[in-house]
Amino acid sequence: MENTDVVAAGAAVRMAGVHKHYGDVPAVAGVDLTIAPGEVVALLGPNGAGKSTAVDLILGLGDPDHGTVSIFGRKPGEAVRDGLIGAMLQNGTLLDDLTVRETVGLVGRLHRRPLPLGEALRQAGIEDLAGRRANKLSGGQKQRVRFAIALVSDPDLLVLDEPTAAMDVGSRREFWQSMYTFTETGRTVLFATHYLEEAEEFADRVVLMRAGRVVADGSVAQVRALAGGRTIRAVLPGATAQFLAALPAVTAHDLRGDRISLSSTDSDATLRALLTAAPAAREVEVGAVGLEGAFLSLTTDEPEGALR
Ligand SMILES: Nc1ncnc2c1ncn2[C@@H]1O[C@H](COP(=O)(O)OP(=O)(O)OP(=O)(O)O)[C@@H](O)[C@H]1O
Repeated sequence: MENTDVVAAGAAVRMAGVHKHYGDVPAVAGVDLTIAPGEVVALLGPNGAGKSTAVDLILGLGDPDHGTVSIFGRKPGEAVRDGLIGAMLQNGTLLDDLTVRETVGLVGRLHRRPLPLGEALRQAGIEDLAGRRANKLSGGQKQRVRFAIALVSDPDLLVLDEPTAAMDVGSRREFWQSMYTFTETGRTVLFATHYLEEAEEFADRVVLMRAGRVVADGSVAQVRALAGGRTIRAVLPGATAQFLAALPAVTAHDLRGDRISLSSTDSDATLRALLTAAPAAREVEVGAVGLEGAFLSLTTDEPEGALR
């Protein structure tokens, strides 16, 4: 058995060769993705990349045209019925006339082993809103109610489609604090987001989609490295292009007068070699390629499939 098969056998999410078309549009075009229990995974990609379609397939809201999707070894529909998945979708409707307590309680009663209502409200940070009707809630507060609805089945896997879209900075921070509490118990989270800093801060792993495919998959550091790692700048009199190109882990170099600029996939190794071979180097600066830089380069510049 290959390593990946071992993981797949106990996987929280397993997508194998998944395709989904809407008419002529290949919304998901051959996705293989395995998420192990306990991972917190961010799903990133530009508009139309196929994130929501992938999330829908994981939640059993649609069937793939080809390939298979399984959640803890079961069909998505079964996993949802058994309360293994909690979902928070972008526009989940709330009934205006019900209070927060009634809304979350109603959903809880649909499940076999729901969390106590007070506990779901506490975990979502909305105990103080329990008596408020949905039509009196702000956009960010509504999102927290949707979060409580996702939590109330006490799921092993939480799937969140842009969970903080309507929240201000303070609410987002509180939301992620609640999420930490959830993940500390070893449960699995998959969230789609447009906020790269959220992926950077909260995810163990980043899956980048473009045009229905996964174009990068790894830790934040690995995804950054795929896009060129770090840049090193310095002043080095007498530097030659040949010398710069021979330094370890250098993927690109630039020389203007005595100013050098290097792109490196391992800036520690490059810097060590540079300073050993050329101790006269001064004004050395190392800059990180942010996830944003990686995102742009991986979703716009490269030919499809080149980065896997
Ligand atoms: N119900 C549908 N009918 C027809 N086309 C659809 C439907 N849902 C999605 N699509 C198309 O499938 C592609 C993928 O859409 P999807 O919503 O999965 O992307 P996304 O990455 O979630 O985008 P966004 O970041 O804008 O939410 C897009 O080209 C979209 O127009």
